Amino acid sequence: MSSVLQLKNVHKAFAGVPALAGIDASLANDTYVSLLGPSGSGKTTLLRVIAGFEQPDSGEILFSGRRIDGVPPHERGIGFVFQNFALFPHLSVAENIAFGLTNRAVDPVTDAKVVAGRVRDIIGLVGLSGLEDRATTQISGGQKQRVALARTLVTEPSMVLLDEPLGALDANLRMRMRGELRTIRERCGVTFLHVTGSETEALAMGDTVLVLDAGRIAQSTDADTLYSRPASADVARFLNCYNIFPGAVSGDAFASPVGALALGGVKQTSGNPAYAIRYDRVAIRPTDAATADDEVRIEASFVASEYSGAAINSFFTLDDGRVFEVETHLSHAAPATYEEKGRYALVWKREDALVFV
Ligand SMILES: Nc1ncnc2c1ncn2[C@@H]1O[C@H](COP(=O)(O)OP(=O)(O)OP(=O)(O)O)[C@@H](O)[C@H]1O
Repeated sequence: MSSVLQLKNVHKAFAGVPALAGIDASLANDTYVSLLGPSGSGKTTLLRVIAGFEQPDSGEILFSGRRIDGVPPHERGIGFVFQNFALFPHLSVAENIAFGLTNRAVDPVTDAKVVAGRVRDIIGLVGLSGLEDRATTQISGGQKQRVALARTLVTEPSMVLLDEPLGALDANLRMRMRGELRTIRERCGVTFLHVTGSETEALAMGDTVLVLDAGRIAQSTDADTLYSRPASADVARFLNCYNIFPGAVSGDAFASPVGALALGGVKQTSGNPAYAIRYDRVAIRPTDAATADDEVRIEASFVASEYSGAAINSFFTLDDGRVFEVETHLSHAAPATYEEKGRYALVWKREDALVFV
């Protein structure tokens, strides 16, 4: 697949402190890309550098094969959707959308009939038909989000940057808008680069997920691979679905603060040794239950459980005080009840662990 955007060794520092520390990335055409990273990892800075609101200190940015480092933002053909939507309160839905087209820096459209036709098409695309004449102060958060997107899409950008686009919406609406955004993107065939601090949002939405950590791309892959094979303990920690132990490989086991954990899973070189087991790969058993040869077993005390729809998350404390989390999908079994402070065996298959060396 050809790439729409390439970043080569892009650096950007503020007052000598690096925000982007050598970004290399290639974004495919016609795809949904999530950009995930902890607070302060450089997500907004990267978006602003791509849009042209900030100049990189060094490195190259190529858009459809053309260097755009010195090109002003409005001439880049890149749309930007802001978290707070930035709509004009004194204009109607249709007028807000038309504004983008009639005031476009390159090739503005002045023929009222053409503008009306394009606005009608884009209103249909984002699902706002019937609301054309409403003031933007009289529509819901989800509808505002759609107006903001429509105002960008009407200018026919070759790529759209979205900075935490669902951040201002409540939890229910955020879930619904995930599907809507993906559908709208598929209909218009333009690459979306969507910044989010939520691992569930990034995994649910991105055909590709870029993980940013301290100004560098820590991993760039599809959601399935990221979830099952994070490239480092830091990425695994950030995904919020792995129990992680520090330590080091010693013989045929990983020496951790809770004892020797037998090896057998995937070994990955990352420069920062750790042992990781996913929350949903762990079984909770009575302490006197048998353990098979291919299993790893530790003991812990039960603290509490938390229901989250289709799953239940149970929290344990290990003997060194560390918290260990187990996720049990309720389609697998009826929810069990555990005794507070009771001792349980936590068991997983050796091959399910990830060992970073
Ligand atoms: N204009 C600026 N002046 C000085 N420092 C800045 C500026 N913009 C960003 N930074 C710094 O650069 C780093 C990256 O910031 P950035 O806003 O890109 O992170 P982020 O991943 O988007 O964070 P968040 O998720 O909290 O919005 C941070 O340490 C931040 O303090």
